[in-house]
Amino acid sequence: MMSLASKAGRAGRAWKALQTRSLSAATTDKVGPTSASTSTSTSTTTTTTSAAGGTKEDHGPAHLYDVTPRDGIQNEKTVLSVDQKIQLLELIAESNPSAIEVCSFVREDLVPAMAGAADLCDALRESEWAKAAKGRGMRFGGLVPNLRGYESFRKAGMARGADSPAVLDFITCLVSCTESHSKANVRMSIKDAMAMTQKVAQSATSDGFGVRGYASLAFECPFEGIVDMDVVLRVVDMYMGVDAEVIVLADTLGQTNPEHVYQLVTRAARHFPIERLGLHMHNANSRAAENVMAGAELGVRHIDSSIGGAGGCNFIPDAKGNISTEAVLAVMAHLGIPHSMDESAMQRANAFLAKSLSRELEGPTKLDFLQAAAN
Ligand SMILES: CC(C)(COP(=O)([O-])OP(=O)([O-])OC[C@H]1O[C@@H](n2cnc3c(N)ncnc32)[C@H](O)[C@@H]1OP(=O)([O-])[O-])[C@@H](O)C(=O)NCCC(=O)NCCSC(=O)C[C@@](C)(O)CC(=O)[O-]
Repeated sequence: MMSLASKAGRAGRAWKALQTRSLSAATTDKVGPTSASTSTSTSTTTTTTSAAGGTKEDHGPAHLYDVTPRDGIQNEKTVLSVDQKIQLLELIAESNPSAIEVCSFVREDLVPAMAGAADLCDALRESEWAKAAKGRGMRFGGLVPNLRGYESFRKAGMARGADSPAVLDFITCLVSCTESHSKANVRMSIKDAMAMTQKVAQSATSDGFGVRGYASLAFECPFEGIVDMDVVLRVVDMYMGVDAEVIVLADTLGQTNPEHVYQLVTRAARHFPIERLGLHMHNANSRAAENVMAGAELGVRHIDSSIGGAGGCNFIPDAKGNISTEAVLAVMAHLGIPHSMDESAMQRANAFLAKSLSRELEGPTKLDFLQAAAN
């Protein structure tokens, strides 16, 4: 059994790798709207005066996690070909998020848009742009709900010798925080899903992959209403026990509000370092940007989004899209939080996806609540 000290060491190393990536992104990549803020730094602390006004502790740059190729398109009627997915991935990589969720290893009959994950990973392995992106520190992940999915992930993503390093870097795991959604989504009770996730995460860690853990339905459930925070915190604790590098609180339904975000993040941060907490917001009630702002003001820096706000869980009735990357960047600009994104490349990805799906997506966003806050 792994000792607590070695567990802490492993988690610390994973966190350090993420920090190194973000620091190099902030200094060498195209850095976002730093002009919106002025910083003073000492060896131990940094304070920032943001466009929002006031001085706050600096929790560092944002780590934007692009979920477009997975959550963004998993529930679309139009199924993209492997070739279209590779083109989309290339454009997203040009936009320079910290990491991209490339695909999922789930039942193709249940989520047909995610079929062909192995072929997609093979194509990614051969792509020069992907090698270059990984050389810059970008990381690729895939969603894995069970051990069968993990076997497929491993085969598709692992290193195949010195000339063919691992194409996938980490798994994303999910545990729903309500029984009804857990059964609808992964056909397991919460208890069984937690036990399965522990096994999957332990296998991934011992094979050298990172683990990003999701507490899905962490706020409100379409079947059960407001979610019990104690259940969410038990899921957070489970992820801590398996050395997850980031634990993400997900508003899968997209109906939460900043007060709830404030309360849950504050409680979760007593269990797990806030620098390693993430938010995954859907936008059914048009408050996702406010919710991200509430989390970012507390210090959350791992933020999921999709290009143009595409997306939605297949097992939520009438699911609505993710917060758009465009809206996240507007919030980051408002708060003076630097990021690595190239906005013109993001617009190219948006145009490509809209054309591929034959529908309009959100563009660069003027957020009314930010306008109001600025006045
Ligand atoms: C979880 C399972 C796989 C359980 O599926 P199951 O049917 O309960 O699995 P099973 O162990 O009973 O096996 C039944 C059959 O499925 C096969 N099987 C078993 N596992 C797999 C696998 N991984 N990939 C491919 N095939 C699989 C297995 O081999 C067997 O095949 P047979 O022997 O009958 O031919 C299934 O319910 C499933 O695929 N669900 C879809 C989950 C999903 O993709 N949900 C949407 C994404 S989650 C989300 O959007 C939320 C998130 C993360 O974005 C954050 C948020 O907003 O909250």
